[in-house]
Amino acid sequence: MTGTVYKSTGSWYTVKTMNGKFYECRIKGRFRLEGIKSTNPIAVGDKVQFELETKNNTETGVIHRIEERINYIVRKSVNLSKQTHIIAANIDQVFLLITIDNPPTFTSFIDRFLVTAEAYSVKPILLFNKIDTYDDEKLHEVKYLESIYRSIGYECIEISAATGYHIDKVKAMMEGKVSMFSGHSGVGKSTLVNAIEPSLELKTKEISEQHMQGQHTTTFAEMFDLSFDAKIIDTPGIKGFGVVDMEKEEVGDYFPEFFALKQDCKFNNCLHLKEPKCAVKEALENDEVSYSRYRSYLQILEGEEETYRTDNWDKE
Ligand SMILES: Nc1nc2c(ncn2[C@@H]2O[C@H](COP(=O)(O)OP(=O)(O)OP(=O)(O)O)[C@@H](O)[C@H]2O)c(=O)[nH]1
Ligand SMILES: [Zn+2]
Repeated sequence: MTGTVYKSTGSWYTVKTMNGKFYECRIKGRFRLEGIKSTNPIAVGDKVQFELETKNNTETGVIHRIEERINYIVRKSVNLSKQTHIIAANIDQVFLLITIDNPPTFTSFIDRFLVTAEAYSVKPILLFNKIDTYDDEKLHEVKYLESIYRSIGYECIEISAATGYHIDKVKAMMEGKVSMFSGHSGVGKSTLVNAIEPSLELKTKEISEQHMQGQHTTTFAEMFDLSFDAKIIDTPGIKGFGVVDMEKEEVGDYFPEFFALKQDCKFNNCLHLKEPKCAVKEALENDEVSYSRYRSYLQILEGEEETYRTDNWDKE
């Protein structure tokens, strides 16, 4: 049998098959030792093969194979062992909720998020929420940010989770896909999910309460089917999108507009800092690259991410 992992709690995995049945599955002892170095060999979103087994009149599954992942996101455990924990796999897209105030979302945060999404190969979409609350000045700021991110190729949608404005657009983008929602605490993630699918509110509350009570020591995620052929992965306790370790040389590759220019830099290992004949710096001087994007790039390069790392930026 084949199915998708919807939930994992320690050693048991809830797997949903194509015909909509859920099975509680575990992994064969030996299987655990193989493959990826992480605290969990299988994560929510994984496609698995399993065999049924009947013990004491209950039917459970034994997983013997994981399909290759299109992508996966991880978090490093905070303890000294620094082991990797796979939060979720096979994610089609992640919506980043952005608010201009209450709370403010800074471009440095947006850009770090986008770099991480690029590094994970997960498509990011920017949602400017709480549009109903902005005056002309704030709306102008939204338009300005949209112009920056649209010019790079990122999709931007103005929404109001509270009034329902453009929720239809978000739903249309979710059809047939596995989505995640991300953003600072208070940007309106729960409100949005509730606007998309009211029946889901209770379920997500329940699991975040369980999480708060500390019944689960590791971060855990859960997948939900929506009523309109869409799936979401909820990750209570994780507000951001994890952290990827990367080499200095790699960072620029995850800024798509820099990556596109890189071939025109004199040096093929150009870090776009003080090198002569750097196409990125030239574009910056000609206003073809946004200054805020370049500033974020420098911050990431300089390792200022230390202050944002795991605890601050993906867990609040
Ligand atoms: N006016 C207005 N208020 C909103 C909107 N979206 C969310 N809010 C309000 O903003 C507050 C925070 O929203 P939540 O949905 O709890 O935010 P969250 O991102 O889930 O926050 P955490 O659970 O802390 O991560 C609530 O009081 C919501 O009612 C919006 O579009 N317009
Ligand atoms: Zn360069």
